[in-house]
Amino acid sequence: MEKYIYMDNAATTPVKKEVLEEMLPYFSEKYGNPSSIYSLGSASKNVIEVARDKVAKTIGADKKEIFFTGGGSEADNWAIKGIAFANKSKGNHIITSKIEHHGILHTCEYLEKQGFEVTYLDVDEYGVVDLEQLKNSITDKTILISIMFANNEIGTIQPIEEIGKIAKEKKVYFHTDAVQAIGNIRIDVKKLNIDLLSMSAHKFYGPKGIGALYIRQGVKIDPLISGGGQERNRRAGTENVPGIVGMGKAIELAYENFEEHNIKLLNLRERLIKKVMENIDYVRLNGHSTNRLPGNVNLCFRFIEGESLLLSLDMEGIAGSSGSACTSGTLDPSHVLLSIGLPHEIAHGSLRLTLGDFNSEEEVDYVVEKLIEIVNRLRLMSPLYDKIKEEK
Ligand SMILES: Cc1ncc(COP(=O)(O)O)c(C=O)c1O
Ligand code: FES
Repeated sequence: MEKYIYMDNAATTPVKKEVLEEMLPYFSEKYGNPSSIYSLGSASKNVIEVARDKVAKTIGADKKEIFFTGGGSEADNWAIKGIAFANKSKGNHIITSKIEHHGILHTCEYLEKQGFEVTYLDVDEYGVVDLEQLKNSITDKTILISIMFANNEIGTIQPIEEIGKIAKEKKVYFHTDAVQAIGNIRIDVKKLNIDLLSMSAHKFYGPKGIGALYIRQGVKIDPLISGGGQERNRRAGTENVPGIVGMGKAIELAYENFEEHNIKLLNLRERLIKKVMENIDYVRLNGHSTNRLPGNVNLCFRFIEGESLLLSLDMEGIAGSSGSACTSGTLDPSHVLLSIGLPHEIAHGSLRLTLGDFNSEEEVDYVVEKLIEIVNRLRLMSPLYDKIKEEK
């Protein structure tokens, strides 16, 4: 393919060259097991601690509070199940939202089968959780509030500071899935009263299959994976040394270049939204207009199937994603788009384009140009669109 434009950076990002270079020696010549006492082993142990320090510093935590995991989903599972099982003598109630990632939602559903009770908070039309409903849902049985920092589909950023205050006041643990936020938002876990936070390296130009859970010192939590004594007896399994090194480097780079990255993405995002709105009718922007991730654009095109749009874009060498679950082999539209009140038929026409460090203004212009062509072509085949035009 001549030209390939990748605008699915919320799904994953490429590993940056500098990150890969730091990782490479830990696959081959520096292969020691961190638990071994000879120098080859302790060299691996040392680099893990260096990476842990980098991750901790970025979010204002102590390095003793960072535990490496096999990615964001594991961190989410650990936070929810670990808190639930360790605190069940205090209560069995968990509060989350309807628009969480499935790493949270499916874990909560699993816990419901184990006798826990879960409240799924509503969100408004922009995808923001209802703080009044949150306050009213807390009972003396509530042990955990888990609300994502920013949504992966529509990019909406939640009022994390307010939620942290409420949780602290009510003495309930507060977990946030910050998988989409790390690298895009500055986070200080102490200022925000966050007790647990999930992250995943492949969303900020690090490798896949490595993440971390921040656990504030003093939080009562069970392990998720039992076995050896790694991660101070809290997460068993020989450490993914190259992955950890890569995650450390990637998070360091993300915050070194934070302003530049943010300004660039905001500019690209606004350019894309403006051009689409100016050139295509019957389109709506999903999510909040300003309180959203800098690289997230989520649009619904009426009278069009998101799936056809994606396939047509792919044929032009453009990678995006659809909010509908069509692409994942089921016919359910996105739970996030339905939760913000979109009717099924509109939710079906959604397209998510997520910008990253490697996109350019020229790419945005090219994508808009192709989108105009594709949307016009697909609508020509839509009987509903014909009807609307006749009525006009
Ligand atoms: C908000 C959110 N949480 C969790 C995950 C899961 O992370 P991982 O792919 O590292 O398991 C993702 C990634 O898709 C995500 O966007
Ligand atoms: S988007 Fe095609 S059936 Fe849902």
